[in-house]
Amino acid sequence: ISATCKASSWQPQHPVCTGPPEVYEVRPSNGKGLGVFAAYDLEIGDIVMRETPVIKIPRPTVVKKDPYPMSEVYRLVLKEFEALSPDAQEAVLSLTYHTSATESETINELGVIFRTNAYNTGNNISLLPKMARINHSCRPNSDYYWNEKLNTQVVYASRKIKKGEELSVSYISLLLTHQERQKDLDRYGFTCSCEACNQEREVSDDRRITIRKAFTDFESQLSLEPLTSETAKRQARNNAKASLQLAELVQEEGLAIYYARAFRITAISHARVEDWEPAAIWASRGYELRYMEDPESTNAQEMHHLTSFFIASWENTLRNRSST
Ligand SMILES: C[S@@+](CC[C@H](N)C(=O)[O-])C[C@H]1O[C@@H](n2cnc3c(N)ncnc32)[C@H](O)[C@@H]1O
Repeated sequence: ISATCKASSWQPQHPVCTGPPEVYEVRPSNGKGLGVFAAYDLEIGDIVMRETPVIKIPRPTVVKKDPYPMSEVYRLVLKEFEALSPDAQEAVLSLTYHTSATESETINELGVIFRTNAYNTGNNISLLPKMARINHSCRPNSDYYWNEKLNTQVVYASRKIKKGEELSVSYISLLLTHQERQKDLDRYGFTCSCEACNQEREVSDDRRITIRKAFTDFESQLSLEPLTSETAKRQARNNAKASLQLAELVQEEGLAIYYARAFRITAISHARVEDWEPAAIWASRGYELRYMEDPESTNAQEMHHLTSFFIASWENTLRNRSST
């Protein structure tokens, strides 16, 4: 306890330990309402916040013609809201919301608060009032995952973040052009002016389209079954080269949340041509990221398995080489 309290607000007159300080602070962000800012320099993988939902409802089943049955969502949200303490209700009602021009003035405030701020969490949709203050960027420096066992959303730094820098996540899929992203963001009621939307828009669009296509194209080319024909081997060698370009491209575009996915492709593409050294190095880089994201995820476990396998194959090759 004393170690924790030394680092926090230990007050000898009032011996109440408030726990370690938060690594972020909430304050106004230019043109975006409130935002969340780093209170310290953060390294990749550092946890920014862990939060348990105050309201959690089952994700609505997709019904033909009414893909998002909002009336049912509102009903469930209201039921949960009524069961909250007055403080928790106040925290929910203080959140920002956006209504579209076509929505009537009688719009249910709680419903639109939920729509503007909620996140998918496994099979549910949840309201997390602390996380709800994080603004969007199309080149975010943070990401998050849902821990079902702990009923907790975990937000972590996906890039290095300097003290004072605003923390950002993405509200939408990022492998879209500027125009496509803006269409998806319209329901939040803002025009995105993040660095990806403001600078080198065409270059960024081209990169994102190429990355999206590469992710799809590689999907069917990641089997580790032995290659039998010369054509298949030639194709695999070309793929290994192309996978290096993919890894470079996601990094050039600064899409940290896709690095691990690209590194996995690069690793497997090299393993397919038995080029074990790069296969092991890329797999290990992917594993490191997946582990930082969520050490217990199936992605992390798969990357652990691949990394061990590729390192063992690399060692084997070196052993065979030295014995001949
Ligand atoms: C989930 S809330 C984020 C926190 C919010 N800024 C607040 O004050 O509570 C989403 C809303 O924040 C604003 N917002 C988020 N990202 C933004 C951005 N990149 N540019 C401008 N406004 C943004 C929009 O009003 C959006 O509807």
